[in-house]
Amino acid sequence: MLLKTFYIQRWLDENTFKRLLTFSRFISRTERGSQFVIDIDRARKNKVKLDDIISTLSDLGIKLEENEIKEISKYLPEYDIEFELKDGKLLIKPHIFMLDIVKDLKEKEILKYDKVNKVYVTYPYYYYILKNRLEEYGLKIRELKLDIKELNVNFKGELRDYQKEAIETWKQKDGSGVIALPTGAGKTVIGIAILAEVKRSTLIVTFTKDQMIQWRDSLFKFTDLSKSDVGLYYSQEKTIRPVTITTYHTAYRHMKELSGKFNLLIIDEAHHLPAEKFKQIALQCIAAKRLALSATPVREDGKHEELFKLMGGLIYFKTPQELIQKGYLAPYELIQLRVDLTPKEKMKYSSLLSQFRKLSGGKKVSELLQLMKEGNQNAIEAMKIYNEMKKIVNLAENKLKVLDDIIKKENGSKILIFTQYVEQAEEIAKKYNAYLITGKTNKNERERILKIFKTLKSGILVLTTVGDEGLDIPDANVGIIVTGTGSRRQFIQRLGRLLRPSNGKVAKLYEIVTRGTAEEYQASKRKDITFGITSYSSSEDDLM
Ligand SMILES: Nc1ncnc2c1ncn2[C@@H]1O[C@H](COP(=O)(O)OP(=O)(O)OP(=O)(O)O)[C@@H](O)[C@H]1O
Repeated sequence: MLLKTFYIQRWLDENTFKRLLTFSRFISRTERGSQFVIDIDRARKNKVKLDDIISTLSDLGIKLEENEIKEISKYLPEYDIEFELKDGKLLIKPHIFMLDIVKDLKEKEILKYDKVNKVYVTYPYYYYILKNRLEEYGLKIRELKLDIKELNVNFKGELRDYQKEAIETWKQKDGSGVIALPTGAGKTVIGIAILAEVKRSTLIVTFTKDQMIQWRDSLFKFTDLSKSDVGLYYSQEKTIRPVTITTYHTAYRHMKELSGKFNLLIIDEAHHLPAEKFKQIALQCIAAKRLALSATPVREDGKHEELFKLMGGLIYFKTPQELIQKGYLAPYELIQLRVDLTPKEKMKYSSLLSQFRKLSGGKKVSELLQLMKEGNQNAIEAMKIYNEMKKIVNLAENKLKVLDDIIKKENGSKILIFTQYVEQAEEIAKKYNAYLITGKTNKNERERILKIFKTLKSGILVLTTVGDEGLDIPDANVGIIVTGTGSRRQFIQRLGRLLRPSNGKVAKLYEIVTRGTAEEYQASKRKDITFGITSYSSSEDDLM
């Protein structure tokens, strides 16, 4: 396509002549000088950009009018690549052939080509990776216009040595990474100190509403952030501010809204992130800087590898023992007590076990769960029996007798009792006139009970699994696990509840296990519990 004709009076050296021919055609010599016409197809073929044409002609004393520039720019874009953020997706509009540059990403299906709109589509997570790669090829990029604010914020606390170390490591890793520290070690404080370093819009993702509130309170305690800089974004309110605190459940449903607004992404309780739906939070967030915090990043299902990929790899961890030695966590004692099933329970358990073995045909529980989903009748029956067996083990009569002995022995302590069964929790709370928080306890009642229990010198609080994460009762010093699942992560979180340091405290965690059943096997494997990222992985399969 031919556009504007222009004339050049002066003599042209060979290089200038060649440069002109990259985007125009020489027509002839006339009394007005050498006649050329801009040829768009030729310019495109030679990857000549609008800027090149403007600068070459102006060097030769020819100034293009506004309307002429507009006309050319319609066919010859100013940029090689244009980025756009749309509905939580990153669109890449190429004006040059870019497949060779992104071939590997296309083969890994990270990039998909939308033939209709002639754009590549991927997650915002890849924006900076793509932008840097394309710029290395000297391409002119139209960058995203992100709504990211500067933050006027300073950290007001005193960091502990390991916290400083963790932050330094994160900075050396170019602002990404997973930091694993035991519960109570001050991960929230690390996150806040990093936020105060980055001083840019930050999205903080927590797992429960309580944790959201704890983060907000800690932000005001450890920084000079103004109240108007912090917003909560969850079921009851959707306030987006330069520092926005949200929950996994709300964030993944609203990433279209949150995607392009933050430069720092902090994921708390990060072991939840690899879940299929939650990982969309990390993938759809444009944030260049990422921090993941967890006491137990290693997941039984091995999905922690996903977490490390999305958030920059495990960069720092300390075990409780290391922090106890430094006096930052309370020393603790693990006590496992074994009880027998009563003869009646034993009879029931072994008859169920032989039925289970017949029906399962030696298959592992994980295989049976899969078969059950496919409607396999034997698997369905086997799993029904399996759950009955678990209940016998967990609700063993003798467990309550041993629980009674422990409570008598620990009288005067502040005791947390964990069980995963609501009815068992209610029975225990009634018997000892103890406080009770279960999944059925509403938010106000839960906050009221926690507030009272925190002020007590001694007492008993019974919790079901709802009490596992983000519970802050610094002076609790005894934990009793009456029944728990085999998940190592849950066990560590429960232990962590007790490890908040307070003067002269030695925390004790009792675990009551039923002898001769898989629960005992699970617990024995936990004997060497370390918070290090060991390969230990319990699974339901061990129960058989
Ligand atoms: N550097 C510090 N200065 C003052 N207090 C601190 C510091 N680090 C931690 N703490 C205190 O220790 C307690 C636990 O800290 P924090 O809640 O950050 O731990 P955590 O690792 O986030 O716990 P969880 O695993 O439950 O999220 C809090 O009361 C916190 O204020």
